[in-house]
Amino acid sequence: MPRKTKLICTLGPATESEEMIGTLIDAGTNVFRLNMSHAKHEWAAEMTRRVRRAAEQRKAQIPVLFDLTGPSIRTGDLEKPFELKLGDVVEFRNSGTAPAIPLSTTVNYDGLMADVKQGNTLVVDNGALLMRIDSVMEDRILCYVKTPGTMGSRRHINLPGVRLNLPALTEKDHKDLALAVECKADYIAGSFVRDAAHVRELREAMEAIDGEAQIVAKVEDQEAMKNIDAIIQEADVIMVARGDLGVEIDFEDLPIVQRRIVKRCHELGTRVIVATQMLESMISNPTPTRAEVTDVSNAAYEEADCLMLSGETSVGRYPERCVEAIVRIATRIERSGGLGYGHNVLLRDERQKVARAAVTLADSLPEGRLVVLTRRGVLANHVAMLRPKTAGFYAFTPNERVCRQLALTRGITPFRMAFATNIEETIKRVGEHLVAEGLARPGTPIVIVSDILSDHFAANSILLHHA
Ligand SMILES: Nc1ncnc2c1ncn2[C@@H]1O[C@H](COP(=O)(O)OP(=O)(O)O)[C@@H](O)[C@H]1O
Ligand SMILES: C=C(OP(=O)(O)O)C(=O)O
Repeated sequence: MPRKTKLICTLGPATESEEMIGTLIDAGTNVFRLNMSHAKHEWAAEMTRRVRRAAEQRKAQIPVLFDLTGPSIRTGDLEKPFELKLGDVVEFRNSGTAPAIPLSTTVNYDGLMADVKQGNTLVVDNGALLMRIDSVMEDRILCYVKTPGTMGSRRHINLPGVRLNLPALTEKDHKDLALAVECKADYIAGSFVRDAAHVRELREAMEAIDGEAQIVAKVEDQEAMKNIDAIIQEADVIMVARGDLGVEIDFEDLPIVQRRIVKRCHELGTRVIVATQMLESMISNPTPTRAEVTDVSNAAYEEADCLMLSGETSVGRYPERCVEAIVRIATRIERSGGLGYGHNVLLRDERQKVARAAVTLADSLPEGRLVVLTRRGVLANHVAMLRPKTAGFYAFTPNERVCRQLALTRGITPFRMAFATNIEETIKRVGEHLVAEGLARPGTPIVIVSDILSDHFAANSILLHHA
């Protein structure tokens, strides 16, 4: 049975060659992510070209996800990292301000000083360093180092519980968005999404410049959790961005919050990615820790659509081994079954009810295959959310971008195919294609679900055909 849980790999200096991108695709990567907090424009454009070429050579459907920085703050560019000791004082200053002490860095948000108060906790690098804000001035703050450690360039800064008055989309985000659209990004992720309006703003800004990407909303703080239902309903995909989320909420709440989000995504029919620190130790080690194996296995057991690697593949020593590890762990847990939230999907319209009936039929047929004919991918995603158990689940679409986008969805193997003007011909092509690909034998039962069978015939339908 092919692996159902999909995998996103972040590209970075360790994986930028076209050869390495090809290697990661061969190992099982389904989606590549470019983190615009680090990526320069020319580099991101070049990476997109490399991914497209490597995918084309392999006839693989590989979407590219541009991840925008959003209203998040980071340390500036340091000449070399600071080695901080307990009790050191670090200065965070505005971009135009000169350093007053040696341990000083800029932050990418000049409004920070107005948003924080003395006594607030400041967390750097996803929890690697804890500081207390001791003094707040107009153009700088001074922080007392509570835990020793190294502080590098462009590290995350979190202020748990503090609302930053940054706009949903910063000037930088607008520039990065324009690049993403120019590169025909398949997915665009908004960081620190706080409410549904934020998702809408991103989508509208993208559509205003003719972008056709789908929108990923990264849930990373308490405010997003308050508005979680509305965000899930507005976004195409949710990302449980555990790096920031694990700092912004109490860490013991993280597994509960992750499961709540995954469950709610199922109920409301939105795809979900579980991200960050899945195999963190493999940045420098060739094998995962037991805790990491268990964590990856848990996310696959929860039947998330996609897992995501960040530093593991962008800067790590063992990117290929990381992909292999995810593939092994996910495939293994899938053999023993999943959490079954597919049963919780709320069937809100007739189309979704037809999808349920098709999944029930396909699951009941030994050796049955499930096929969705889809133009925009909407029906395919509905069907996938019901978590079919068939040995094969395929989406056929005439649309190139939709075909790539569907590669992120759990369980789906997408194929690009023109629909014929008559239904019999389309069905025949589907059967022949699956047989030619070795995915079905002559006679294999194929359940085909569609809301459009040809250019001239729209109807919700379930067909049982034999290859
Ligand atoms: N395009 C890039 N260029 C340089 N370094 C990168 C790039 N992408 C990612 N990295 C590095 O990989 C680390 C982990 O990746 P990621 O989780 O995407 O970043 P972050 O945690 O900083 O948001 C980053 O902190 C950064 O050091
Ligand atoms: C994916 C995340 O966001 P970022 O890229 O900002 O690390 C995260 O916080 O888990």
